[in-house]
Amino acid sequence: MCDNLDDYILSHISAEPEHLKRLYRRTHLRHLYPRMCSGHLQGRMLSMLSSMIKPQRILELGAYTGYSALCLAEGLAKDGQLHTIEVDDEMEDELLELFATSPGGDRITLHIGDAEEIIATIDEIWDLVYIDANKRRYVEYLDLVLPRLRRGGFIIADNTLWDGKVTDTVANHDAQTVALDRFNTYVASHPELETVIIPLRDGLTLIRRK
Ligand SMILES: C[S@@+](CC[C@H](N)C(=O)[O-])C[C@H]1O[C@@H](n2cnc3c(N)ncnc32)[C@H](O)[C@@H]1O
Repeated sequence: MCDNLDDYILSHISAEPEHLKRLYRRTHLRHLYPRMCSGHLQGRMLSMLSSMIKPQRILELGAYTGYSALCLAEGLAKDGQLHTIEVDDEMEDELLELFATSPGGDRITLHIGDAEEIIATIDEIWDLVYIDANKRRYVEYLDLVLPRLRRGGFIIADNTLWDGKVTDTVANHDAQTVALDRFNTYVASHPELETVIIPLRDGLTLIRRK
């Protein structure tokens, strides 16, 4: 998207809450790969989708600096809870501090470890799952969460267009592109799922379990 249009959109959508502005800035000052942080537009989109669903239970795979978890938590139903799983244990202290001091953070439980190992240990039925961890493992994540996603529940998967690389015809794709293309093909033909891809940022796939 051209910068002008980007700026126009950001000045014509709901403002980014102050605590998220600070988190976005801190992420850019302190962390490698700050582009992974959702940011203003995607954050407002996640908040809006969550508010439309009003989930009791949200599962997030891939917390990074916690931006998307706080946005998704904004839409939780009364008494709702969000569980987020992050494999990088160096993030633990920072995430715990963030959730202890941010609006809605008291409704977030952090699990440190590999998503594929932790998913099975959380005894919940999910209304909304946000997949944003290892791009090579999206199909495996989907198969693990689907039996615990309530009928009519939603999955949101990030980065599914992978900078447009999923449309490349080059034979020797990198592993992430191959895996994301496999995921896109898998969900599109899955009999239990309805799927749309929104070309927002790096591609956001919305999936509903029938
Ligand atoms: C794209 S970032 C998440 C960004 C965050 N959801 C946001 O929107 O601000 C991906 C995160 O997934 C984590 N991750 C990668 N592989 C993982 C795994 N196997 N299990 C859990 N987390 C993983 C990475 O350490 C990284 O912090």
